[in-house]
Amino acid sequence: MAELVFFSGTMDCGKSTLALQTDHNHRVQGRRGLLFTRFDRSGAATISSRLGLARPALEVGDTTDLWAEVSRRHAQEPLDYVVCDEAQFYDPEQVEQLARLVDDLGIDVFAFGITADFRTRLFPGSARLVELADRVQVPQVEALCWCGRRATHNARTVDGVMVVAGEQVVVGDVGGAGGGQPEGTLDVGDVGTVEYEVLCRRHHVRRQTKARGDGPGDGTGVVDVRRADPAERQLP
Ligand SMILES: Nc1ncnc2c1ncn2[C@@H]1O[C@H](COP(=O)(O)OP(=O)(O)O)[C@@H](O)[C@H]1O
Ligand SMILES: Cc1cn([C@H]2C[C@H](O)[C@@H](COP(=O)(O)O)O2)c(=O)[nH]c1=O
Repeated sequence: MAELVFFSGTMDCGKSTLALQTDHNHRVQGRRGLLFTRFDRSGAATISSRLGLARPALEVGDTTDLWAEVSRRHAQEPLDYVVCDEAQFYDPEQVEQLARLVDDLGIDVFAFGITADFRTRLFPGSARLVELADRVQVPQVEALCWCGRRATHNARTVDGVMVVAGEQVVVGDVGGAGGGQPEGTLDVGDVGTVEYEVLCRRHHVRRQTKARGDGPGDGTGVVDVRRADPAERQLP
């Protein structure tokens, strides 16, 4: 029985890797599929994983009718599955089209995306996926907050400072782990340099990013849990 499955987690938890692995596993068993994405970080119509894998995909645009696009191709040569990356950026109507592909054509749909934005608000596409999916799955690999807890939320920083207001969609990457100019930095002109960082809820609420958590006297009155109580880090 075909399914609509939504694999959802924070940024940098391995969703695109899993999307490519899913495609690979189905393809090597002789199943036919299509790959879709929207606004991939690479800037191309590609599903790209930070592990270095990448495959070309079809770009979903504002007006793409996924039902029409997939059913047309399916009529020419039957399709078994569709992989949809960056699904948080899809329009709710496009998510409904994906559900119809499952129900009316028996095509499996594997959608991958972050659930919530940097303000902890649901993306409309993700909200519709949660509402319609047969299953919502959390990828096995956990992204970690700087404190060692599981990262559950996405933070946006502009010029290194965490922000909680702004445009919902700003394509970008998480900063590099080392010093110097971090990888994934996106300069968006007037706005400043935008980066993302994954945090546990506690540190998202307190607006404590890695840089602020490290810094003494950050003005929040929050104790740095790494120094105050190592047990709280919940590292093994
Ligand atoms: N150099 C590396 N060595 C091993 N694993 C890495 C490396 N760089 C990234 N990763 C893994 O890749 C994951 C990110 O995968 P990716 O599919 O790009 O994430 P997502 O699509 O969820 O943003 C990281 O959580 C980490 O586990
Ligand atoms: C939190 C958040 C993220 N984005 C963008 C940033 C990236 O381009 C993608 C997520 O990609 P990933 O493969 O899951 O790392 O989403 C955004 O536009 N707005 C946000 O609030």
